[in-house]
Amino acid sequence: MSDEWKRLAAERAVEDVMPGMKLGIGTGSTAEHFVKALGARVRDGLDVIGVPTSERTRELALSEGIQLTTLEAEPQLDLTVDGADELDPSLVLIKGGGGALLREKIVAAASKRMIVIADASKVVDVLGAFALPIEVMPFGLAATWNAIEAALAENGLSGDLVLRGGKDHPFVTDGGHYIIDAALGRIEHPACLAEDLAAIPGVVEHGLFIGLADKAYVAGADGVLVVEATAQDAEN
Ligand SMILES: O=C(CO)[C@H](O)[C@H](O)COP(=O)(O)O
Repeated sequence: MSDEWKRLAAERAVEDVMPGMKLGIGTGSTAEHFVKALGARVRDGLDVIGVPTSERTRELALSEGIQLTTLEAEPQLDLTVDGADELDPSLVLIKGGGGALLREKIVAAASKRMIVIADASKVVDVLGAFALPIEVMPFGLAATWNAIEAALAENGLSGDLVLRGGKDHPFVTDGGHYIIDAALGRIEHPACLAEDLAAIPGVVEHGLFIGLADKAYVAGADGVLVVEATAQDAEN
């Protein structure tokens, strides 16, 4: 059912795509439904150009016949559509379960609007049940690890840190970095945590997306619900 809901949310977002738009195209199983639905519209004559947020998405988009570009050629995009691992009612997100959080955040920040597509299981009151992905430089990993633990303690948080893929075969992102997944349980103050993590030199990026999403299409048993970020959310 979850995959069907992902498809419904993705198909709803495709309706927001207008001719001539420059699109940021997300990564993950929900975003893949979006790419397929967008590909169908492109083959029907819709003229858009997209920037993929991962090599995986690039390959799928090309196979769907979607014209692609880069942020170098098109540094400002009209709309990014992407999935999320968790979203709260003010549209703060945890992303990076698929390992693409750095490119996803760069692309979302370069877009006038971001729409999140998700099945209802992703909506939570308080973020943190999903382990927070933190993208780090391989250089100095142990020092960065300690600094992350200190930042978590500073924020009253604790929990297991796990190097994705394990120490022998760490998962490597498209940017050549590692990911530490931090199982924190409840992140009551994501903005404070985001600031402290971003201040650690070996942290390349973290999976808290704050003030980036404008709207979410959340599909579940009641159909597709629309969640809008309020002006106040956007300021926080
Ligand atoms: O952040 C992401 C990839 O880095 C994905 O958007 C997130 O993991 C959701 O994935 P899915 O749509 O497969 O549930």
